[in-house]
Amino acid sequence: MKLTEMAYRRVVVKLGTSVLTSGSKRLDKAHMVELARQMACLMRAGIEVVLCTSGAIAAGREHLQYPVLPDTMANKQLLAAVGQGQLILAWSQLFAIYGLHVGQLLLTRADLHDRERYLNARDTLNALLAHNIIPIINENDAVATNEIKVGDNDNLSARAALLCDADLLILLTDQKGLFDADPRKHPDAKLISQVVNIDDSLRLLAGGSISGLGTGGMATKLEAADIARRAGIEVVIASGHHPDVIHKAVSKEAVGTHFSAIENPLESRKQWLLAGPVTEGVLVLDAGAASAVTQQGRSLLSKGISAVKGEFERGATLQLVDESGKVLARGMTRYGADALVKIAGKHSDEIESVLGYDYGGAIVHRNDMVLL
Ligand SMILES: Nc1ncnc2c1ncn2[C@@H]1O[C@H](COP(=O)(O)OP(=O)(O)O)[C@@H](O)[C@H]1O
Ligand SMILES: N[C@@H](CCC(=O)OP(=O)(O)O)C(=O)O
Repeated sequence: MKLTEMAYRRVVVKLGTSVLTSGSKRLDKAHMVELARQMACLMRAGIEVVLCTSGAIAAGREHLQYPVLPDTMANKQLLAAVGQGQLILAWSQLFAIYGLHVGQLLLTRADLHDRERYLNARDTLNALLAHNIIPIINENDAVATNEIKVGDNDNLSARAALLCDADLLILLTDQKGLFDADPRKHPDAKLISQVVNIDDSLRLLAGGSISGLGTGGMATKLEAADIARRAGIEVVIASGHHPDVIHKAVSKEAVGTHFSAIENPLESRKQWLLAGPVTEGVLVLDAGAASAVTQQGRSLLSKGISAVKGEFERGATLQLVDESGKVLARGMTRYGADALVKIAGKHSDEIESVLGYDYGGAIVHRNDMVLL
């Protein structure tokens, strides 16, 4: 199939540190140019590419000649601050070979948390692509503290895919795809070539990163795949060193692990709810409310809340869990924590008399809720 006949219009390619360094301690520019060639080829065929690149910390270590530093947050930020410049310089030089400009977006979770900033970032991505410029995204590691960071580029790339309304997310790594066990520990593990549903049994197969290069391993790649496919985006996890891997993934050739998108994707605001805000608290639902919310698509009423955890204001995004602690949904609350503590377990009719005001019976309205 020719690239111009492809179903995909916009693709996010995520390159892990493991791919960019080819397992070494330095950026493998020879391989990066090959990846740039494949992406440039897509752009030429009219398929827009957004690159989500890791490697800032590795590039910083290389540039500073492998300093011996204690493993602290500040030192990682130092390495990222040095390395991000080197990384974007490398990419801009490599894409220039193919006559392409690049534009850098350094994001943190805080940029996605606020819907207005989220929409701003989306406008920037669209503007770059409209001018045939490749957006290059990384986390703004140099300023991101634990509270405001996404934390790993798998999740960041899924959020970028939602942000720019991509139709394919390609996660390239040092393994051929998702295996039924970590191939580093189980050499006889088998590649899973197709995934139609991400459930707890699949999550159990996906381990962390043990190479010392990447962050999160397959576990974060599965989280990313789950977010993307709920938004109607297909996902491929494959080896960044497989010949012509990007071209093959976009051509729908069998490569790595393919995740189908779900058929009725979430609408845009719910996509943001799923991927944008950090949750600030937890509502524990009794059995009746858990069933009403998950089985019948109902809003959450005060009567069904058995506990409230955390300090939060009205408008915060919360986790909704059942009494065993299983996360059922995330959603935006119409009442702050102080009020909820007073009305939890009470009938909707009592809200006004208990609080002296009433924002309505729905504590988390079903339009402000995403089931997980
Ligand atoms: N079920 C699995 N299938 C494949 N790889 C797995 C699995 N579980 C854990 N892994 C680990 O995930 C690693 C890839 O993730 P990571 O090290 O974070 O790389 P990257 O830099 O590409 O994000 C692999 O090297 C592998 O050891
Ligand atoms: N933002 C960090 C990478 C974080 C990360 O998730 O790394 P990886 O697992 O290699 O994709 C960096 O540029 O070094």
